Amino acid sequence: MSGHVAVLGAGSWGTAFAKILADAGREVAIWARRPPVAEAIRLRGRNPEYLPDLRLPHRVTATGDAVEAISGAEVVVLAVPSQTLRGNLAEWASHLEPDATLVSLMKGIELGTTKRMSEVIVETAKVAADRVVVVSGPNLAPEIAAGQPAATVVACTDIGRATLVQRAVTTPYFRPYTNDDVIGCELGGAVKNVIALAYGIATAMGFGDNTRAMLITRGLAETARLGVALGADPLTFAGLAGMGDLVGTCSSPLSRNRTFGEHLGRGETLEQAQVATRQTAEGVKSCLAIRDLARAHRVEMPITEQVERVCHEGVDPRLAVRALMSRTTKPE
Ligand SMILES: NC(=O)C1=CN([C@@H]2O[C@H](COP(=O)(O)OP(=O)(O)OC[C@H]3O[C@@H](n4cnc5c(N)ncnc54)[C@H](OP(=O)(O)O)[C@@H]3O)[C@@H](O)[C@H]2O)C=CC1
Ligand SMILES: O=C(CO)COP(=O)(O)O
Repeated sequence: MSGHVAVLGAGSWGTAFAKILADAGREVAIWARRPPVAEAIRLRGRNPEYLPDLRLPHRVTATGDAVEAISGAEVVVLAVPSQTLRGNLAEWASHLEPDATLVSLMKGIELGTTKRMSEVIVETAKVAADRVVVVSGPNLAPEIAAGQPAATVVACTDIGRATLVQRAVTTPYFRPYTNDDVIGCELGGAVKNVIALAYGIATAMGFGDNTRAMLITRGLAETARLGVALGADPLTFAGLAGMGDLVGTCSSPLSRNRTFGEHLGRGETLEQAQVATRQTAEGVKSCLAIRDLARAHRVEMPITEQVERVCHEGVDPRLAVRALMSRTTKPE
């Protein structure tokens, strides 16, 4: 790989991912939508708002001009919120290099269309599906920024392209595995955010490890049910992008989704929880889209249904628990 890598989005994960790429030997240009953030990265090698303790490697630069970042980039990494991706990419698409590989870091499902992020990319950038690579796994950005050992999945229908990205992000602390199950990896990443909201709600309600293990296990069951209905390989859900990310996110106080759930579990409204938390908690919006996707495919997703009711219908979490626990009993 010769050209530089563009990372579009300078939040937690875009910034930490830029460090990985640079540590793997790539030249990286980050696009930050606010000029002061781009300036702090360019001049001081720091992103004070998102990862204040991280000193970025010298191979990372930043700009407030997305076209400048994209020009000449062989690999373009997309690290913006799932619900803004379509609009963002529509502005950038015509500036992409003809064979650029598009890497999606997002873990969400688009509201209204119920599309996965790779589908949004294919539609908006008008590229073939085999040019889109999904990176998903238990990758809490602050831990990665601190250089703690972690693994991930690099998924693409073109395994050659997945291998290219795998090489571009292999470092002594970051171990990527390739996979050709794009659907499974994306669903694992999107649904775990919703289950992490449920886990946070349960935690704040004072429930212990039995309840939390139930949520993780039955959460994984409903994720896999949806995945299989959409054509995913069930084994993907036993891997890093499935169980790995679900367990990592639910058990971590660093998770924005779990933290958001804790606010709801303490009885706060959606608006109060939004004020109290700043960064992107994808599950809050994606739970609506995932519920719609499940209904369209006649897949039962009881935990997702209840998270949606708590988030968007103002249902008391205690009633949501009662609804889940009074469902008809059935074989596992
Ligand atoms: N953080 C993590 O540990 C991980 C996150 N992810 C996923 O990565 C994706 C990005 O998340 P993450 O970096 O954590 O999010 P953050 O909330 O940390 O950062 C969001 C970034 O998107 C920018 N942004 C916000 N609104 C818009 C908009 N309308 N148009 C363009 N850019 C916008 C923000 O800019 P500004 O600062 O100006 O608001 C910021 O740079 C999510 O889908 C998330 O699920 C995946 C794995 C790990
Ligand atoms: O996706 C993540 C870890 O893999 C980050 O989770 P949160 O978005 O909940 O912080």
